[in-house]
Amino acid sequence: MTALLEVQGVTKRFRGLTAVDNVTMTVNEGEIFAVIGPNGAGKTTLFNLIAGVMKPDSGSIRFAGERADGVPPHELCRRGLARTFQIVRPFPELTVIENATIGAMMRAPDVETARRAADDVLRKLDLFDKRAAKAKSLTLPDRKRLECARALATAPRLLLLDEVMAGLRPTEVDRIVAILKDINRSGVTIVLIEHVMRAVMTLAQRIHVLHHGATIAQGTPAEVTRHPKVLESYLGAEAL
Ligand SMILES: Nc1ncnc2c1ncn2[C@@H]1O[C@H](COP(=O)(O)OP(=O)(O)OP(=O)(O)O)[C@@H](O)[C@H]1O
Repeated sequence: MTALLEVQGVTKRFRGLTAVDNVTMTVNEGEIFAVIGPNGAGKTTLFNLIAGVMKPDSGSIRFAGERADGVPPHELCRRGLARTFQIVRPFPELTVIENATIGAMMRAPDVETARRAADDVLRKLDLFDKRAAKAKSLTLPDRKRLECARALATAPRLLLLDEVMAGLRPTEVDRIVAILKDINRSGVTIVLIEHVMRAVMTLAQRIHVLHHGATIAQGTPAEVTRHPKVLESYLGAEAL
């Protein structure tokens, strides 16, 4: 197993609050890895640190063997790290294909190549038929998939997905779960933040649980759901 992402003793404070507290985790190439935890546990902050949006106060992050903490997002994207945002934010006035092409432009040598890459990605995300629609006209499930398409169009080795299933109906969750499995099979490593437990349990090979910024458990879905601290502070007995 080759480590693709190595987070080592990372801490981030906002004034008096420790949002991410000495977190260590390793994501292997080819894995689907989930980060879970209650609201305010520090999940999005951890993503911001990994994606270069913020710098950790201490600790280090390595991506594909190279130091990544403090490296700006566009440079990490060029190296093969892409992310979606919890609040979906495709450009509303642009069409679906234009939004995906902008993602592809990060890596493609010219616009024509970017267009073709965008088409391929839209097919994967079940959005090809809607390529001419303005992003603002899409339904929430379509917008969520467009957000994935924009990130995937950058041809990443590692895809960070921030709550791409929030607010979706079960059938839409199943659809995106199947799409993510396909994307992963095509060689993309995935780290997801997700509250939809059913999806986490079917997708993730390993789960990292945060609470008040700190790690309270990590392991396979079966190990994590049995962990007393997880039961107490997060899932609740009834969730199992
Ligand atoms: N830019 C910021 N400035 C100050 N405090 C922040 C900032 N970003 C996050 N926080 C605080 O850090 C803590 C962790 O927030 P974060 O958004 O990382 O949690 P989360 O696990 O992603 O939560 P949720 O599931 O609700 O999205 C929270 O208490 C939050 O209020």
